[in-house]
Amino acid sequence: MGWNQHHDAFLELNFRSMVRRLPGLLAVSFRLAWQADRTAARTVLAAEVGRGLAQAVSLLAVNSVLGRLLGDGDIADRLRQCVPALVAMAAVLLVGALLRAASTYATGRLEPKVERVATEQYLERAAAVELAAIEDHAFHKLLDTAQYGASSARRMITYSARVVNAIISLIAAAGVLTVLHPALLPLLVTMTLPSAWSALTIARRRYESFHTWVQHARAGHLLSGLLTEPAAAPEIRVHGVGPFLLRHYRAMAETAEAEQARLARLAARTGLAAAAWTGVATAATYATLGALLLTGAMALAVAGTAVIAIRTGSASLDSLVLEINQLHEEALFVGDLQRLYVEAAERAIPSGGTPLPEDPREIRFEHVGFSYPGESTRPALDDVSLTLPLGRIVALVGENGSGKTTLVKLLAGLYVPDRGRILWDDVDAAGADRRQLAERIAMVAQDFKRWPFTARVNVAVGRSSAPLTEERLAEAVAAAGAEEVVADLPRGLDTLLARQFNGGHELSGGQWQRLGIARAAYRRGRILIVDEPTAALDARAELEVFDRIRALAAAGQTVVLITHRLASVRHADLVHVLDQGRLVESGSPEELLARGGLYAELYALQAEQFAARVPAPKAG
Ligand SMILES: Nc1ncnc2c1ncn2[C@@H]1O[C@H](COP(=O)(O)OP(=O)(O)OP(=O)(O)O)[C@@H](O)[C@H]1O
Repeated sequence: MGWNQHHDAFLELNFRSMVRRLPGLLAVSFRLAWQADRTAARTVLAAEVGRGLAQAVSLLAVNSVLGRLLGDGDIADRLRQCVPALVAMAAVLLVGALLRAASTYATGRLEPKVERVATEQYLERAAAVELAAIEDHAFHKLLDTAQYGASSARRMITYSARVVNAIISLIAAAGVLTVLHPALLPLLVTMTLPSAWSALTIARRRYESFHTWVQHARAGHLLSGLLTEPAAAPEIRVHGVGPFLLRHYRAMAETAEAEQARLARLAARTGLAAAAWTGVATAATYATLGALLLTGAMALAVAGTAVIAIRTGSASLDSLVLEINQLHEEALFVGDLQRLYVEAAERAIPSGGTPLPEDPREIRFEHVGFSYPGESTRPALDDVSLTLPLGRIVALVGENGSGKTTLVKLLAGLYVPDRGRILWDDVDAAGADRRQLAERIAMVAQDFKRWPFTARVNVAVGRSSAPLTEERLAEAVAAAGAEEVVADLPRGLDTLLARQFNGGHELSGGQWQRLGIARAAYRRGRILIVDEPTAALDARAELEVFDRIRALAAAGQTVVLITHRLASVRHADLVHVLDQGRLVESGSPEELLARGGLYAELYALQAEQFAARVPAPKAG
């Protein structure tokens, strides 16, 4: 998964595998370009093919000019005979320049579009997968690596255009050389081999280093991020974590620097060896040309054209190897992106399904079991059977880790049970229309999102698909008792709730909690799930919030409430008590108190805290 997936591709980075993969890589680029802008894609392809052909024509024209110039006869006659070829050359140069301009413009238009299309697909698919996929570290790693794919897709367009151009000009040069003399083509290849070898060797080392060090680089990045992020700032200052993080950052950066230095040393050595090899090959090429001239096997004009064609050809071959190399490198990241597309489609929230009953009476959990992926000693929920009557207040109670939050996440369709069923009357939620299910739920999670937007958006994001109306907003704010919070904001609902931005403002935990409840009220879901709604509230605010939640239930909304404050549970119609993932008690608060079980025990513990006298300090 992730970075390591590149490993095999790296090992295969040799000339043969590069040539074998080339058509596939070009096809990928073309498909991306086609999706983004068909006209621009066509223009780039046509312009690059045209430029290559123009090069072939210009080489033939050079040959014709040299042939005429070095031939017999009066120099004025010979010059006159050159004119058509010279005119042809000028025309070809003009066409080449126009094609180049067209390609530059079309590529420039295409690149950002390709990146946007790829990024949009990435974000769209990432947002559409199940929560379990987002929480799966392997999928997350793929998300991490695939994020580079969009910019790589953008660069692939340029490299592909250059590759097409280099291939065509190489074919042109090779064709002309073969026509001139069959011995010239092997000479061209011999001259270009050293730089191809050096480019490949350096790229291989870079890959290897990249894959070995990528986790290291990411950790360094993470450390530098921690040093500047607001959430870590208080501890960095009070606990003096700064120097500790900085020390680790420096150690990581120094190791990376040493690796860069090693690569540079090796690259210099390889470059030198390649230059020496090229020198020998060049000398051999010109010696061969000289020998062909001396033996009369080749005319002087042909040798002149050959020199030009060899220079053009070797430049094309050089750039071809380099560009294919770059293309290959970018394609690895685009490959990650494509893998993400496939995996995200497999793990996407299913669309469609059985419609839920319009007005169900109850939701039943039947022998529901659920375990989070990874190692754990016991399931988060184990054989839970319970009923949630709709239109009532149902409280979920239990000690930390007993499975309350997991249960409501299953209810909201965020996870699917491993065992058992969740029935909305008689419809199994597993096969139900998930979009419809989500429509009916409003949720204030324990760790609800504090969006770095204005207060208005923070409330209205509860139903972003509905048109934002002041009336609905005011109702939601009032339902959550958040009027004072809003009134205290410097620009009211238009205050930006993100301290890191100019004009941004920060709320206290309790104030945020009220906005969170306002968001859920704004959603107007039929089932309101509130997970620890009063954890950050003072005693007076807590009473008020529970009053408001009761009022929502009185208006017909179902409330599923998770709280540790058992005094607040006394207004619930039904209480389910969980312990270590199992349902241990159910009933009204009075029944549970009378039963003397876990609920009564927890209740007594809390009541005792208020009844107990504070011991007097010891004298002396
Ligand atoms: N995303 C997760 N991945 C893995 N394990 C999890 C995850 N969320 C919860 N768990 C585990 O599942 C068990 C039940 O957790 P859950 O959050 O449902 O308990 P809870 O009753 O809501 O606890 P609390 O009162 O502390 O909020 C715990 O053992 C917890 O460690």
